[in-house]
Amino acid sequence: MVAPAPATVAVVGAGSWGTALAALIARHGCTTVLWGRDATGIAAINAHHENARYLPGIALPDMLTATTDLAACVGAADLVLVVVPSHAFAETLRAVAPHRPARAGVAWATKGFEPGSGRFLHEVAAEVLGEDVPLAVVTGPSFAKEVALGLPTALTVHSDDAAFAQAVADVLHGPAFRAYTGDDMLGAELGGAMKNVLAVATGVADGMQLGLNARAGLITRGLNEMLRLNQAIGGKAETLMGLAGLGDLVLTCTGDLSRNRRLGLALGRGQSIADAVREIGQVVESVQTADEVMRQADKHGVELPISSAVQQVLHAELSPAEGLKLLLSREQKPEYPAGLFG
Ligand SMILES: NC(=O)C1=CN([C@@H]2O[C@H](COP(=O)(O)OP(=O)(O)OC[C@H]3O[C@@H](n4cnc5c(N)ncnc54)[C@H](O)[C@@H]3O)[C@@H](O)[C@H]2O)C=CC1
Ligand SMILES: O=C(CO)COP(=O)(O)O
Repeated sequence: MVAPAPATVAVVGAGSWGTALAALIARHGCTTVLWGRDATGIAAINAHHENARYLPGIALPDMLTATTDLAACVGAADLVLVVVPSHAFAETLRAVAPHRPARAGVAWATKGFEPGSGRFLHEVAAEVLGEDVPLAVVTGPSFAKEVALGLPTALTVHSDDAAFAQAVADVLHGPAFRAYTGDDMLGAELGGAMKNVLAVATGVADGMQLGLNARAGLITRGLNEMLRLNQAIGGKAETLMGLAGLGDLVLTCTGDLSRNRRLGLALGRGQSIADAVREIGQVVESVQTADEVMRQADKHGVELPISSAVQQVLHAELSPAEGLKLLLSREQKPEYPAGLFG
């Protein structure tokens, strides 16, 4: 039997996560082209098979090529995977749209909402690309560095189109990488966005040396916040109990590779937000996502005390110590509101 020809995949966004995913897909035998806007960085990837700015010291597969030519990259693709920060998501999709072949569905591994409007990214994608284009969200506990190093990882691909979710999962799945599928883009996107905000909270607590009990309490009550908002927006609870929610929450709240956790650690130690973000030097989605999570919460009338405290700390309206005091002084209540698991 003749094996099916590997798909040609365009990975749009050459930061740490785009580069790691492109390397993974290329190692699986797909023709993979990585697009980035920085000509010097792209030329260096082609010359040295390394992304020295974002994944220093990690060898990229020889088969992986990089380009600054978006039209050529997207125009040859069977599948487009967008991996830019949320603030660049809409403009990037608008640039991709005219070059996308009719056969190519669009997936993204961006985590967050459209800044300013709070729209879910699948809503943005449907508006920019049209309702008929297959769309999918790639999310779950996955630090770029570990994926680039080939360490075992599991994530999940959610789409309204089961065949497209499977096609995306197929290019990601491999010997050290498990790609699951699901049909809940709302829940999957909410989990990936909220965990970044909650990672700031546990980072702050750890930065203030509040102990392991505090960290576990924040993770668990943070999961509760995710579940409550998810229920209000119509996502599935099981999505949040899986890789897109609990899995990514645990990783990001406990792993020092997380930039959102590192922001919290720095704030908890008394550093300013501007200094911390500058030192991290990569995208820290929570800075914008906290506002958008609270916009969703207000819209749906859901109280999210931890996310709200993070938002206020990120706007320097509360110090970390004041944020903690606020959380600890809240009234007693049942752990689960009636009907949460319906
Ligand atoms: N790094 C990680 O471990 C993971 C990251 N993600 C998500 O992936 C998304 C991208 O993050 P990273 O690659 O980690 O960020 P990064 O900070 O490593 O790289 C960002 C990349 O986006 C590019 N970029 C920024 N603004 C742009 C614009 N307007 N147009 C085109 N390109 C632009 C930058 O040049 C850079 O190449 C984020 O939403 C992040 O939450 C998700 C899972 C894991
Ligand atoms: O999303 C991630 C891991 O799943 C990466 O987290 P950070 O953006 O906090 O580094």
